Amino acid sequence: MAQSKEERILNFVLQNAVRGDPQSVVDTIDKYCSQKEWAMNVGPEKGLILDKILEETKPSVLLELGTYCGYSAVRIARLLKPSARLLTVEFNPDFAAIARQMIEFAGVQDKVKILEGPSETIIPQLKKKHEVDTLDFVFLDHWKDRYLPDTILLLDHGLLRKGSVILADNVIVPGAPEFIKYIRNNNRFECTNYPSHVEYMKVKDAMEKAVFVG
Ligand SMILES: Cc1ccc(Cc2cc(O)c(O)c(C(=O)NC/C=C/[C@H]3O[C@@H](n4cnc5c(N)ncnc54)[C@H](O)[C@@H]3O)c2)cc1
Ligand SMILES: [Mg+2]
Repeated sequence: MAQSKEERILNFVLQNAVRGDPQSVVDTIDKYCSQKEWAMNVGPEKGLILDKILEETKPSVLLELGTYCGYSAVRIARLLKPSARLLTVEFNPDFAAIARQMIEFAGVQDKVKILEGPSETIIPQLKKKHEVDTLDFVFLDHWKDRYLPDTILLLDHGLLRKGSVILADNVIVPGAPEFIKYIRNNNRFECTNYPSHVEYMKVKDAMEKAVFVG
């Protein structure tokens, strides 16, 4: 059976990155996706914005929606303190399998747990089934029309507390207009826009940070 692009990315990492070194995994994926095959990782430019916001926030309990190949899960986990935990949600079993191997190769499996299934099902289970109280940090990078409904689910299930940070990728391309309209007009969130570019391209994109004021 022909290999998928995601399998080719994983194999390139297994053959070229350093096992147990998350930075080398991140750099190797970026090398492959900028030189050989484009893929929807947050990438190096928006990745630096993500890094900076993580270093400012110092979160302990994190949620990512849209694991894909695990690039941002590894990128996030490499900056977390030993006691911090990242839950990352992915409903495509093939992508989840790739991400699991990527995360284990990078050596961050103790900080990252992949929850396989749709975000709309998993978010309501976080408190009872995954022992979450509230989330310090949420990274939105899944289907863009899910950003708003899933943010409302997080609110409805009491998963945000004063100071919780939501960071959304791709608010220009592909765009998440309903999410942006809602979050910028909701006085319970303080929003900041971070102009950037679509990963590995010159096309303008941006990330949006929304801090919950409680
Ligand atoms: C035409 C075109 C192509 C690419 C771009 C540029 C571009 C640039 C980017 O940074 C992008 O993030 C994207 C993008 O579309 N991302 C969607 C990412 C989905 C992943 O998340 C998974 N997933 C999707 N919904 C759910 C869900 N409910 N529950 C659980 N997992 C979900 C999927 O299984 C995938 O693993 C696109 C712009 C335009
Ligand atoms: Mg993205």
